[in-house]
Amino acid sequence: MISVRGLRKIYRVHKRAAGLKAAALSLFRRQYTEVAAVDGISFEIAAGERVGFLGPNGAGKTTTLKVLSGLLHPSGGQVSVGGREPRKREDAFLKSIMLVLGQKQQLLWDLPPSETFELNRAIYQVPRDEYARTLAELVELLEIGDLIGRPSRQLSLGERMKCELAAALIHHPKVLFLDEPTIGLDVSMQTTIRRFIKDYNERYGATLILTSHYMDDVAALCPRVIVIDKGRISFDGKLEELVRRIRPDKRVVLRLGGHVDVGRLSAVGTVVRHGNGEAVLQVGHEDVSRTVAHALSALPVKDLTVEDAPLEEVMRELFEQNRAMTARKDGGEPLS
Ligand SMILES: Nc1ncnc2c1ncn2[C@@H]1O[C@H](COP(=O)(O)OP(=O)(O)OP(=O)(O)O)[C@@H](O)[C@H]1O
Repeated sequence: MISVRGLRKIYRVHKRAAGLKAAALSLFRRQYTEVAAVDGISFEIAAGERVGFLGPNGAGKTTTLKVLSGLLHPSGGQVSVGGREPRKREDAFLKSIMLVLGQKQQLLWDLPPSETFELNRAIYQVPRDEYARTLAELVELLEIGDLIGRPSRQLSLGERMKCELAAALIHHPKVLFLDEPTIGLDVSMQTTIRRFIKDYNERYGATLILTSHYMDDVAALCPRVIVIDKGRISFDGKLEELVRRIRPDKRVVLRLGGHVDVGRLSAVGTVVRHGNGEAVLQVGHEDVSRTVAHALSALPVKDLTVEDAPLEEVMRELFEQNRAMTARKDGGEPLS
């Protein structure tokens, strides 16, 4: 469905030294530097997959999504989405994709979302009966019946995001690029949006690429992740494989039936945190059963779970490793 080979995107940035004289000079002799936002990346995504596109700020995620949706021309490499070249922006291509940018809105500010839906119906030439069916379904799934007649500016951030998604899906795109779809939303609205996105993918087999700084989004939605750092791919594979490679240790989470001092906990495993009747121990994955048995016999355990390290920690560690590798300039192999 999506094929990217050796994609590069170079931005040409006007360089201007500080100061009035430099500003005046730059009017006559403009100097440019080049920023390689995406520096030769390749990947394939099959129809119906849900893929998380992860990386620190400035890694090149949004640039890649903009190239894939035809908003930016690549500087090099081949890109195909549904068998078409995005940069040609053919009608059939535009009707098959949608880019949702969490930080920008397509809803018309002073008009109700229903007007934007109608506009999108006309733009995408969706037949009226199909439009009515799709809209009724989206209104029900997203629970936005009471909202779509009110001016967008009166809606809360979360309510607007739900309407943004509805507007994006009026034409039933086969490929959905979601750039930070839950940014700024409270936890319960994030969950609602995630559930909806997953439902949409399962119901229609739509292909989905998502970027998010919220690791809960990624854990809930993306079995596969592509990690990009400084314009290059440093991992492409199963999320669980990434976690296993970077942080093979496990967390044993204990709910305790009485006060236990840190000395007793340390005798069982490395204490990550404790207090309020809970303790979290870090142990090597081969030591889990021994630690669990030890905890059950030595401590007043009411409940116990074994978990992976939090994804936030895994990602932080991966980016730190990449940074150290770049600093050493030892040409180390990427993880994928
Ligand atoms: N229009 C532009 N002109 C010049 N440089 C740009 C432009 N857009 C992005 N960049 C640069 O390209 C690099 C990649 O930016 P991009 O927005 O793709 O990153 P990102 O991974 O989406 O980051 P974030 O997580 O912060 O949104 C950054 O160094 C950024 O400063």
